[in-house]
Amino acid sequence: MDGGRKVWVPHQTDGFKLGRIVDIGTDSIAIEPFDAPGTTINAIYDRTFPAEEYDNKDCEDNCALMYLNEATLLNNVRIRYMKNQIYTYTANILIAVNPYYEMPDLYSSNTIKKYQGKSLGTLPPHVFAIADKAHRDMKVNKVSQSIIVSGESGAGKTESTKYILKYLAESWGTHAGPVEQRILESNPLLEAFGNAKTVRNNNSSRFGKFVEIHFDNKSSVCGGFISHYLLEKSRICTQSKEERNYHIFYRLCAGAPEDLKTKLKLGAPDTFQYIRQGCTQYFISRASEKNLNADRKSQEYLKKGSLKDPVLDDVRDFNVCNEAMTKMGINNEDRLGIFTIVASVLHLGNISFEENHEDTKGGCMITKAAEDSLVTAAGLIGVNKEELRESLTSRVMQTSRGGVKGTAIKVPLKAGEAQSGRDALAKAIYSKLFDYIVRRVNEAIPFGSSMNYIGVLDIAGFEYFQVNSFEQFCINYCNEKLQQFFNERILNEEQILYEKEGLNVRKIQWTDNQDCIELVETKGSGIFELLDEESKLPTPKPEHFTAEVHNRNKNHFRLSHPRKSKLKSHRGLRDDEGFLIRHFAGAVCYHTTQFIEKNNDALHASLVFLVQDSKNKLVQKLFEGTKVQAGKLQFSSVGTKFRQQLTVLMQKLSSTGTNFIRCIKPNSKMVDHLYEGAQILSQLQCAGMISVLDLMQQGFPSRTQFSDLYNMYKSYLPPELSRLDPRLFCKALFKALGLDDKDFKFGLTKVFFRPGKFAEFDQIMKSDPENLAALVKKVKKWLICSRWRKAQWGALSVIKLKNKIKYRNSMYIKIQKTARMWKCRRAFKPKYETVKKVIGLQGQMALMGQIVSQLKKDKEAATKQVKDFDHVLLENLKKIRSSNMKRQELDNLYNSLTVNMDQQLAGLKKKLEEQKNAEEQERLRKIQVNFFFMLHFVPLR
Ligand SMILES: Nc1ncnc2c1ncn2[C@@H]1O[C@H](COP(=O)(O)OP(=O)(O)OP(=O)(O)O)[C@@H](O)[C@H]1O
Repeated sequence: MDGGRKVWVPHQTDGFKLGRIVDIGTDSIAIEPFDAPGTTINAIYDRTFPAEEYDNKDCEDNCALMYLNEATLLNNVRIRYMKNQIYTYTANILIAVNPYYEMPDLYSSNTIKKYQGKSLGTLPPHVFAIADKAHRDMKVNKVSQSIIVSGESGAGKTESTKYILKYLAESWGTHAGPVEQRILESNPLLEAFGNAKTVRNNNSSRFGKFVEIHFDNKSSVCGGFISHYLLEKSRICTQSKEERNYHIFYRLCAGAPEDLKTKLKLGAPDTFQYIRQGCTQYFISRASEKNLNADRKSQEYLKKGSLKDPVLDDVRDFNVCNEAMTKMGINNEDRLGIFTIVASVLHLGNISFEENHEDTKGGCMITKAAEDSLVTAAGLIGVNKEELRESLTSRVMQTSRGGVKGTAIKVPLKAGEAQSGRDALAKAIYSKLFDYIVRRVNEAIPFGSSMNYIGVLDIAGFEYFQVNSFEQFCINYCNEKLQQFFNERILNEEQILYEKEGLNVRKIQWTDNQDCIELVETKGSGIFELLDEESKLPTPKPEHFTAEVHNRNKNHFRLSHPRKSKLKSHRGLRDDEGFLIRHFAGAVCYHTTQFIEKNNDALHASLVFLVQDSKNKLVQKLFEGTKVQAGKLQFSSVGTKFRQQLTVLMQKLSSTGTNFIRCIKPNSKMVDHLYEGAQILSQLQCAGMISVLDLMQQGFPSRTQFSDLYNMYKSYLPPELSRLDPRLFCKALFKALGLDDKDFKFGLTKVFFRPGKFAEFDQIMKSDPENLAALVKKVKKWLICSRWRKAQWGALSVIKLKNKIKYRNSMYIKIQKTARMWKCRRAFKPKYETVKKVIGLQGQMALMGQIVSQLKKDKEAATKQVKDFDHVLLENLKKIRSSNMKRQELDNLYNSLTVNMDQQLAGLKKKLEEQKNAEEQERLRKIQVNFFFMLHFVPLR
């Protein structure tokens, strides 16, 4: 870094500040910020980043920045946001900054039409462009797609999801056909039951969802399905001061018609324990305010007035939710059932307990003041009031010692235990009601035969607060999994782009977060399993669980004690009160006090029996199939269930093409045009965008279309050079500049630069006129040389080509000759061999002739026989030569000839043998006769 150079230095609130280097030390650099001349900031080298030349110039794709670092990334997103361009790409990832105001025409039907069928990058970045890409990829590659929308609470995930669904429905739906209508209409319903006001977002989704839109073989919408994850249950019973419970509770209190209100015994929000701990004001628009009676308002509301939000209105939204239910086919009776259950949760929360000092067994009782609530709650849940009392204040246990083993006995509960049981019941009822509503929505969406689907995942991003509990642990674990998936996919995409552009570069390596995932999920020592193990103990203790986590994972790089936290508030925690995990996005300290409780979904047996016997059909239905074993410790692991759900989700994601949208919340005030740099930087870090930059650094992070580069520099060069076509123009420049081949690569449509090299190139281009004149001279020289080389190369190539053609010609003939010969041989070889063998047989005829010549008897007949056979051989030779007999036939023929010949030869030999025998006999006879004569007739001397 040179003195006087423009750089970014870290800043506490802005993220980075722009300044100029005034002094370079051994360990740090002194920078004079532009907005505070005369002052200096000292920064370490590693955290000081070069700035782009133009302060106000932005890029639609961060990868096209000259200097690709976290400061320029943050600044590019800022410039665009301030110009009302809320979307920016980083390669194929879309960064979406929440504008916090309705942007005119940004999501209109006209805009939808504009984006249809357009490749990414053709039009300005947009959530529609991602949706369109997903649809195109699905159609072309015939593979289902997913769009992962992530970001912190209030970053705009749900809104983005809605726009994606709108785009898909409007573009490929059957003109507001039932499927897309139902999917879009399910929003108000799911939001009423699953959204709440938090400090970060007035309409915060407290559950994750994966919405699948299914398409038929014509790529038109034909069905849909919604899966949901991790509804935040603790909110049903407690909220912090400025937050609220789920919207439906307030909507029911504010908007229920009088008769329903009376029937469900509803009052102002501050009359209910489960909602009065938090904010009890309604969201009310001016129009609705007039119709709201005072008896529905809380004291806080009466004092402070209503909450304001452009889209929320509890009175109006009650009706919207009601209508949405009707559209989903939920009839009057079912609707009443649902509202009854919601009200029952409120009344259940008002049942309070006190220790019963008269009870010798140390049990508790329901307070006098809560008797009415008990009656109302029992009535609404559809159970007997006394049975509800019994089930809340005692629980059924199975004896294991004394008495008859296995006998059920009632154990009275202490006030605190009864309260936990009541809360567990309320949470179970509400969360099962939410499951039921999602089920009804799914049932209401028609489903044809699906070819592929596009799934949109709207799930909370990486979270860390002052106090982080089991919810943050689960969501951060989920984000670790998604981050691993993200890295793999992004790298893969980058690699595919390199291949498509023909860059021929080596594979990029990256640090995996598998070790962090293993810390949470490994069998035996994983935190989830240790938690389940602890929960199954007779008396589970958070301290013991925490100690186990540390003991079983000693020296694990990702795990540490809270005292090692950077935050003072965490350092106060004892080793057995929490643990610190080094996540990919930063270290998070978890308080483990409530882990065991939050990980257990089970109700104690008496409560389950109670609700299963309910006269309220819906309550009965909600608890259908819930298993209980009286006396046994009831445990149903939330963590294990979530892990299983996540496994299914990850399998789904892995089998689809993936697209990523990273939503960014620009400020905590939830207002438009306010860019809080430091917080945005941390969100970009959590979204893995900085790690994407790190990955890119290994490859060719800066890339520009030839035409863009050409337009950028053509004005600097004389006409004879600017007349060149963009690709040649770029090549000429690079070669003339003598840039190292390793620093850039020419693709088919773009030129790619190694980190920082684009900037270097730019610097040379824009240096002083003298240098430019020399450069132009060099470019011209290079052009002449290259054209001369090209001409030479052309001539040489023609000669080479001619020789090649000649050579090939001769080779073709040779190949033909060889092939023909081979074909002939293959066709004639059996014939040839058989002929040779038959001629061999003819040779043996001489032997037959010899035998015949020795015969004295039947010589003529034998001679004829030999002649005939010779004739047969000749005939067969002719036949073999003239016909197209197969090898098998030829073999058969030859074999029959050999057999024939052998037989004849044997016959002749036999005859000859017989002749010889006869002659021998004759000779012996003659000797005998002579001998006889000699004996009898020769005179004795
Ligand atoms: N594209 C947008 N245009 C206008 N306003 C928006 C846009 N995106 C988000 N908002 C505003 O920001 C608010 C919060 O957005 P949203 O509910 O989508 O956030 P979220 O990330 O889903 O939060 P949570 O995780 O808490 O559910 C919305 O109610 C809306 O007012």
